[in-house]
Amino acid sequence: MKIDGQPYRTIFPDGDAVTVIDQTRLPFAFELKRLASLDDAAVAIRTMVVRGAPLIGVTAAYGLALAMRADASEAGIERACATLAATRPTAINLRWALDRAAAVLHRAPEAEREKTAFAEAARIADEDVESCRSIGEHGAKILAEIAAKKSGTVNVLTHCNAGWLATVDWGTALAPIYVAHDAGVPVHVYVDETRPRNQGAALTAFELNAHGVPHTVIADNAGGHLMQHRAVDVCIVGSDRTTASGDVCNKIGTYLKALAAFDNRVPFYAALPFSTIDWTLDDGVRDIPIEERDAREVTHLTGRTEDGGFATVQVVSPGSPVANPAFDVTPARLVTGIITERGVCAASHEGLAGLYPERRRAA
Ligand SMILES: CSC[C@@H](O)[C@@H](O)C(=O)COP(=O)(O)O
Repeated sequence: MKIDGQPYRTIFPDGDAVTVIDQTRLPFAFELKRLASLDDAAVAIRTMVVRGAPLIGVTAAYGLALAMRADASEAGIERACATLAATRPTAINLRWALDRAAAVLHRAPEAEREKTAFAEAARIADEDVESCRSIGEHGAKILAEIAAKKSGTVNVLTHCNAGWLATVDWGTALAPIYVAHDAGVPVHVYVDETRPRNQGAALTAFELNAHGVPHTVIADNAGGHLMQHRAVDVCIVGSDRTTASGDVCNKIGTYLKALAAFDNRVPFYAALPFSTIDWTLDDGVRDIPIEERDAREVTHLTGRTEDGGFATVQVVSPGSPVANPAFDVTPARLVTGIITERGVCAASHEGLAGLYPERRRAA
C-alpha cells in the first residue's frame, strides 16, 4: 500500500535488521522502527508496535532470523521460539510461522541458519501478500454482487483493523474492500472504533483515508442499531484463529456484531489466510486461549490534544476493578462464510476441508 505515494510493506529487511511501521504512533505520526535482535522483535510484538495475526507471524519469523545471528545452535532455535511464542497467545499465525521456520532451520547446517532463516521469513512474508491479494479478489466478488443487486453503494461494517497494517500488505477483511473500490464498485465502510485500543478509529480509519475509501467511524455500540435500520449490507472481519469447524476468534466485540448481524439477517463473513486456521481445534469457545491484557488499556486513553501534543488521560473511576479480554469467539453458526485465498466456503468442517483437503487430512 502507498503512503504519500510511496509503496510500503509493514515489515521489510533492512541491512542487518528488520524495519517495521510503529503502529503505536498511528494515526498521528508515521514512524519506522528498526528491530535488530530477538528481544527487539519480541518487545515489538508484545507492545503492539506490530499487531494483527498475519503480521505477528511474519515478525516472529524475522525475530527467529535475528536470533540466529547471536546463537544458531539447536538450543538457540528452541530458546528463540519459546521467547517469541510467549509474546501473544491467541493468534495462531505466530505459532504457525515459528513452527514452519524452525523446521527449515533444524535441517540447515548451523553456519547457514541465519541466511536460511531470513530467506524463510521473506518467503512467509511474500506468501502472505499473495494470500491477502487473493482474499481481496474472492471477497470483492461478494461486494460486487451486493452492489449489483441493490444498484447502489455497498455498506460494509468492519471491526478492529484487518487491513494492510495487520498483514504484510493488502489485509484480510479490508482487501476485498480495496479490490472492489479500485474496480469501481461503490463501497462505504462503517468502522467500529474498537475499544479498548481503538484499532478501528486509529488504524482502519487511517488506512481507508490513505486509500480514499469512503468510511464513517462509529462507536462500538452503534453497529446493532445501524443493522436494525438496514444501513449495513454486509459485515467483514478478520480472524486471529479459526477452528477446523469454522469458529472465528477475533478482536473483542466481534461476537456481539455477529449476533446483531444474525438477528437482522445481515451476512457476516470472516476473511483469513490458511495460516490462521488451527486444524487441531474444533470448539473455539472452549479451547482458544484468550489473551488478557493490561487494565490500563481500559482505564486510560491516549490521543492528540488540541494544541497538537499527545496526552494520556484516565477515563475509568479510580479504584474500580477492570477486566480486559482482548479477543472473543464467534461460533460458526453465526458466520455466513469464510473468505480465504482459495475461495469462499461455509464456516464448517466440510466447508474448510473442501478448500484445504490436504491439511484436514494431515491434522
Ligand atoms: C488480518 S488481522 C485479523 C486480526 O488479527 C485482527 O482483526 C485483530 O483482532 C487484531 O488484534 P490486535 O490485538 O490488534 O493484534
